[in-house]
Amino acid sequence: MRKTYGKWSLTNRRQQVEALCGVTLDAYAGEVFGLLGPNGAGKTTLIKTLLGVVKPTSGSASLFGSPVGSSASRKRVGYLPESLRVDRHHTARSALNFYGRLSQMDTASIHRRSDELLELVGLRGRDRESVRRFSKGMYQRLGLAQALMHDPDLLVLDEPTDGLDPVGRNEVRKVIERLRDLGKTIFLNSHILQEVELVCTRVAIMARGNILAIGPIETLRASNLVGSYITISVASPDRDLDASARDQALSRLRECFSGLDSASVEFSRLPNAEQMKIMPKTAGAIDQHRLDDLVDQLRGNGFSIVHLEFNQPSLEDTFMSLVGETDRS
Ligand SMILES: Nc1ncnc2c1ncn2[C@@H]1O[C@H](COP(=O)(O)OP(=O)(O)OP(=O)(O)O)[C@@H](O)[C@H]1O
Repeated sequence: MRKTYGKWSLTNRRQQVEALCGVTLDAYAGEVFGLLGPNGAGKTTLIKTLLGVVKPTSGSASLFGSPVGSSASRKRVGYLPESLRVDRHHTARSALNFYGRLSQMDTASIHRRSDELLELVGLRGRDRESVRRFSKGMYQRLGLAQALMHDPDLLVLDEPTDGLDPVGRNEVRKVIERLRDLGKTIFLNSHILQEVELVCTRVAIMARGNILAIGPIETLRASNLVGSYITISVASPDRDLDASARDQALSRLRECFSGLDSASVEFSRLPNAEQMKIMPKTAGAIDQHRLDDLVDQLRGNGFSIVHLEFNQPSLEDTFMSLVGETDRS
């Protein structure tokens, strides 16, 4: 799917902005799918095309087998925009009544659904209070409830925790987890990577209108070689050894790593230890089996292991290295 916007420049020239340069993605029913990317990556444009608000310049998208924008697909989608504005004269209950009527629900269904949703989002005892008195977290939970009024299968959330304090974020996250457990499909656009890491099953990382990577978070993290390394420290060869015995010990140490052609190794000397940093050249180059062999070899050569650490890149490391690479190229 591609989307090119036309806009006027300051010098009154017509310009083309490629917001989506050919994006292909599938989100599966029942998953929480995270959309990540820096400002201007094309996330909002992608969401708007899924909602049928923006028409792609070429290509197409479908939701549950129906073209986006069709009434069949709209009925199955609920949307929480980045800045939902509920009129200040409303209470939570009257707001849900209003949104239920917009979805053409009858009065009995609105009552029943409002009760269920107020319970789900934790606003049951506060439903007759003015939203003016609501904290931002409560307001966002009301936003989630409005998006769910017509019982959609897919929920599109645009920065649902933006501007919330840690307590508010935690409350919204719990609701998202409850919805996931109820089998809803959730499409989450968020800048808060730690949050995405906590709730999403799969993610897509976008930059400049392209999808740079897509997949389960664990797979993306494992494929990032930049932040992935293992450090092993062994006790230094005894300082009382004469120089040639010491050199022999150190060359035996280096010998242990010589079979590792799928990784590069940096040697450094700490006050009481020799440290090796092993950096894989390909994803998964150092598996548990190879590491066990290496440890056996080191111990077989008389070295005591004093420290061993796997450094797994975070989603943020992966995001930064992918987006940084696009910026450089
Ligand atoms: N209506 C529009 N007319 C012209 N250009 C637009 C329009 N909407 C978005 N763009 C441009 O398209 C590109 C992608 O914008 P989009 O809002 O989809 O990105 P985003 O990833 O959601 O960014 P942010 O995180 O800042 O919201 C940007 O260069 C933006 O300036």
